[in-house]
Formats: sequence, C-alpha cells, structure tokens
Amino acid sequence: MEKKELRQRLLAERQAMSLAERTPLDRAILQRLTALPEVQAAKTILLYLDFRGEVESDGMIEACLAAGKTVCAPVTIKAERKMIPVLVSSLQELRAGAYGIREPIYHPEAVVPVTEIDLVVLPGVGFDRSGGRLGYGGGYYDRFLPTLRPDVTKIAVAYELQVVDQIPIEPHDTMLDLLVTENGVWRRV
Ligand SMILES: Nc1nc2c(c(=O)[nH]1)N(C=O)[C@@H](CNc1ccc(C(=O)N[C@@H](CCC(=O)O)C(=O)O)cc1)CN2
Ligand SMILES: Nc1ncnc2c1ncn2[C@@H]1O[C@H](COP(=O)(O)OP(=O)(O)OP(=O)(O)O)[C@@H](O)[C@H]1O
Repeated sequence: MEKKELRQRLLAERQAMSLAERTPLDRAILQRLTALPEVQAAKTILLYLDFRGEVESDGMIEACLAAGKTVCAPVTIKAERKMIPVLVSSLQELRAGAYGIREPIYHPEAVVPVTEIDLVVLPGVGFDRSGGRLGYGGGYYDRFLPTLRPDVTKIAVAYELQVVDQIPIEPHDTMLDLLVTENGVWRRV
C-alpha cells in the first residue's frame, strides 16, 4: 500500500507546519499562480476551499473575483462520490459541507456547466513534477477531470514539502499541466 503510506507521511508533514511558516508560502504561491498567462486568460475557474492544511485558497478566490472572473468550487456529494462545480460569488456565502469542507450553497441555477470551465486549480496531498497527483483517496477529481473540455488547464498548487520524485500513477489518474509551489512553476514536459 505504497499510496496509503505516502499519503499519511505527507499529510503529517503538512500538518506540522505552523501558521507563521505557511503564511509566506501561501503568499508566494498566490503570486506565482496569478502571474500565469493561463490564469490571466481564463474566464471561468474552478478553485477549491482549503481544509486540513492545504495551500490557502481564499486569497486565490478573492484575486479571481476582483479580476472579474467567474469562480466556482466543488460541492461534494458523498453518497455518489462526485463533485459539482457551483458558483462562488463571495467568501461570505459558504457553509460546511461533506467532510467539513466549506462549499458554496447548492442551487440548480448556481451550477456552472462543465463546458464553461477554462481552468482548474487543484489541491492535493502529494504531487510530482510530471503531472502526478495524490489526493485523499476519494477519487473525486479522478472522476471529475475527464468530464472537462480537453483544452482545460489543470494546475496543482502545493507546498514544496508535498512534492516527491514520483507519485504512484493508476490508469484513472489525469495528469496535471502545471505545478506551482513557493519555489517555482513546473510545466509538464
Ligand atoms: N479543499 C478540498 N476540497 C475538495 C477536495 C479536496 O481534496 N480538497 N476533494 C478532492 O477529492 C473532494 C473531497 N474529497 C475528499 C475525499 C476523501 C476525504 C476523506 O476524509 N477520506 C477519509 C478516508 C478515505 C476513504 O473514504 O476511503 C479520510 O481521509 O479519513 C475527504 C475529502 C472535493 N472537495
Ligand atoms: N473514474 C473512476 N471511476 C470509478 N472509480 C474511480 C475512478 N477514478 C478513481 N476511482 C476510484 O476511487 C478511489 C480513489 O482513487 P485515488 O486513490 O486515485 O483518489 P485520489 O486521487 O487520492 O482522491 P481525490 O481525487 O478525491 O483527491 C479508488 O478506489 C479508485 O479505484
């Protein structure tokens, strides 16, 4: 169970970081992310709402809203192991959803059609520099990513301590295009 052990080790390392340690890293990641031409060109972006010590995402949401972009975030349907992109118009209009993750309030009119999404920013537990990603093991993004338009840019954001030489990859895994950490940006080659 290589994946399970890697997940536990990386989660423990991430949780061990203090707020004072992560705050400058969050800022550096936010700056690198918003400077990317792909992000600047995107009109509709699927972001996430951080939990369990993921890279802070509120700043990304604020920046995208301020730039006039359409922002959506996952609403998690645990029973169906699926996630739905729902419009986020403000960080004040969120509630705690499945797993205690903050999410926008689901209304059928607030669902963003997957065909409208231009770019996805993904959290995760571990990453490698060739597009591999390790999540919490729910398979939510694994099922969701193949439903997107093929031209959608998929960007991982992570602390450098979450980056390993090689994430064990399975056939259902979708490779990510870019990895952004506090130290730089890696484009999948
Ligand atoms: N911020 C954020 N939102 C997200 C995700 C994410 O990774 N980060 N997701 C990306 O997928 C989805 C939620 N995925 C999750 C998957 C599993 C567990 C979880 O707690 N799993 C159990 C045991 C694993 C299992 O069920 O087999 C656990 O860790 O205790 C939590 C969230 C949708 N929203
Ligand atoms: N497209 C799919 N259809 C059905 N089951 C899937 C699919 N993709 C993944 N799964 C299943 O979901 C489970 C979790 O997969 P995996 O460990 O890759 O998740 P993860 O990438 O860590 O999690 P997440 O995407 O939620 O962050 C596995 O048991 C896998 O078989």
